[in-house]
This record gives sequence, C-alpha cells and structure tokens, in this order.
Amino acid sequence: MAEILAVSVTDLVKTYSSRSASPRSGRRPHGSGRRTRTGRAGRGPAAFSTSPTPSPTPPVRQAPPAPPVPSGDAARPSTTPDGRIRAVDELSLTVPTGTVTALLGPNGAGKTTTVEICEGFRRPDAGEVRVLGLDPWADAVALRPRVGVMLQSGGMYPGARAGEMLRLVASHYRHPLDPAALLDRLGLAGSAGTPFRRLSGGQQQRLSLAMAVVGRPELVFLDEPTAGLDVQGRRDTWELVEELRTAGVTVVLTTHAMDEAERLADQVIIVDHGRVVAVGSPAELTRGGAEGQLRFRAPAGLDLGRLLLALPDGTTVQEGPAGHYLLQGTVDPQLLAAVTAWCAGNGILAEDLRVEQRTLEDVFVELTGSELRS
Ligand SMILES: Nc1ncnc2c1ncn2[C@@H]1O[C@H](COP(=O)(O)OP(=O)(O)OP(=O)(O)O)[C@@H](O)[C@H]1O
Repeated sequence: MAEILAVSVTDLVKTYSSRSASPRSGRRPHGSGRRTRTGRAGRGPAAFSTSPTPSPTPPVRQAPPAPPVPSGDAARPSTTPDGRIRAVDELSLTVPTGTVTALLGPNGAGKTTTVEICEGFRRPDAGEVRVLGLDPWADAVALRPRVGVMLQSGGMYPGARAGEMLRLVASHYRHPLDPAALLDRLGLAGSAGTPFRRLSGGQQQRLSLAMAVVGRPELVFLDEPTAGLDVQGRRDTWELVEELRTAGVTVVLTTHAMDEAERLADQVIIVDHGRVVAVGSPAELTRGGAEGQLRFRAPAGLDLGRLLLALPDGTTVQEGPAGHYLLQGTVDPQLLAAVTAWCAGNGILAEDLRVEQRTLEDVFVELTGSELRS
C-alpha cells in the first residue's frame, strides 16, 4: 500500500540574486537569536493534508549526488552561470504522514529555503512541492487552517500581550486548543499578561511554538524550535513534539542539535549545498557506511603498518594520543579477533578494548565535513 505523504518535494530549485544577499538580515545566528520571516506578506500559518502520493522514498542512505565541496560555516554556496546563489539544487524529499522529520545541514545548506517553500512563503524556481497533496503557493488559503508554522520574530505585535496574541490566533481556527492550557503547558502561564517585546528570547520562542500548534494543525513546520532555549524549554518542546506525533500530527523541524534529531526524529534528512545527501532513521544512518570503530590502549608506538597488514581490507588505524589506538572500518567479530590475535602474537596486552557505534554527528561530519552544534 502506498505510504501517505504529508510533504513531497521533487527536484526543487531555488536561486537568489547575489545582490539580495542580506540573507534574512534579521535572522539569528544559530543557537542565539531569532529568525525574521521574509516571505510573502500577509500570509499566515498554513496546515496539512493527507493526500496519498505515489512512490514514497524508502529511508535509505543516498550517495552524495554532488561532488564534495568544502562545507561548514565558511563554505561558499554554489552559484549559477549568471552569478545567482544556488540555495536549493534539485532537492527531493518526502515526509510520511504522522512522523517527525528532522532536516539537518550546515549553515547555508538550504534547509530554511526548502521549508519556507513548503510553507508557501517562497516560490521555487523549478520543481514540484506538495503539502498535504496541495500546492503550498497556489493553495495557500486551503492549507492555512491545516498547517502550523512556527513563526519567529516576524509576524508578532511587539506591544501585544502573550495571552492576547495566542487567543487571537486561536480565534481563527474552528477547534483550537485551549490557549490558557497551552500557555501553562509551555511554562508561559505567568507571562500571559506580558507584552511580547518584554518576553525573554526563550519565552518568545515558546509563544511562537504555541501559536504554531494552537489551531490543531495536521502538519507543523518548526525551524530550530529549541535554539537558545534553556534545559526546561528544550524538554517542554520535545515533549510537545512527541505528543503531536502521538496525536498523528506530522512534524518537520530543522535543527543543528544532534541530540534533538536523535531523540525526536523518525526520519533524518541531511542536506548540504542545496541537496539531500542522506536519508534514514537515526539508527539506519548510524548503522551504515563505516559501521563503527574500535579503540584500545597499549604501549605507545606500536608498528601500525604491521598491525594494518593483519587487519581486514578497508580498516584504518591511528594512534593518538600516544598509547590510544583507534580502528575504523567494518567492526565485526573478524576484526575483533584479528586485533586480539595480533596483540597476543606480539606479546601486547590491549587494555580497555571497546567497540563504539557511530553517532549521528559522526555521519553528519563524514557527509558534510561540517560539525553540528548541540
Ligand atoms: N534572501 C536571500 N537572498 C540571498 N541569498 C539568500 C537569501 N536567503 C538565503 N540565501 C542564501 O541561500 C543559501 C541557503 O540559505 P538557507 O537559509 O536556506 O540555509 P540553511 O540551511 O537554512 O542555513 P542556516 O542553518 O544557516 O539557517 C545560503 O547561501 C544563503 O546565504
């Protein structure tokens, strides 16, 4: 049976004029401030549909389709022949209904542009986007009551009180959640009477989250929902996302926090240079590729060349710091046996020998050459 998709994006392309490159001047640096929405004026949060769409993408690793390019904060985006910034470059992805999908990628990878196109705030140059089976740009009015968008600083009235704003948003929906209960749920009960501009950054972010979900949407887009939140704020947000999933709501979030993706996501999509470079559950992604690594301690200065000769092809070995050895490759019983046999044969006691699983961050760094922040 065909999987029902909440979001389907095919061969999406979006370029920007390099002259307009004040990339969202009001955006926060990651982990600190907040994002200013720069989309189409006058458009509010949308919501989600459940139209079946054919041939969902199975959650498997994909070979990076683009040649490796240095990534990370200092990476330059690729440009078109006429000098435009290629923010999204033939990107395709699917989001099954009722799941949590995390979009990961280095700064400038194209995550927000992709999400803003799905939200109907930006128009793509090429490609097809379906949100709940509809076109987010052409069918914006139909989608609005079905899709929740976590707005950042844009779209808020600085002088309006938190409780008033949430009640106002709730009044646009037929069956909203109780605004007072939602404020309480997100630790904002004591701030209901506080004007928006006097809320702390974290409180503003929690209010944005409340506004995204108060209308009981079918689908919610959350752009870095916990960036800059304190421990309790992160926990509250994570619990809310888990409750949304339990209630059958589809959640698409962007994040730089690996623990957030690992904890919340059914599906992780890693984006780099405007393209999808890997898709899968956290477990699938960390299982693939080089599988794992093996560490042990032994006297410093072992002959690594000789050790390598005793190991299966494809294994790498390095020492660092002195006396600490790291083997990477396919970690299986044969590798373990080869290491211990070589040590025994050379009268070496390998201490603290342990197999380590790759983490999502290892996978991310491998694929993008860039480090996630947690
Ligand atoms: N309005 C704009 N004008 C010009 N360039 C832009 C604009 N918005 C984004 N860009 C550029 O497009 C590329 C993708 O940006 P985007 O914000 O989508 O990436 P991102 O993955 O969300 O990054 P981050 O993690 O830093 O938020 C970047 O090179 C960015 O500088």
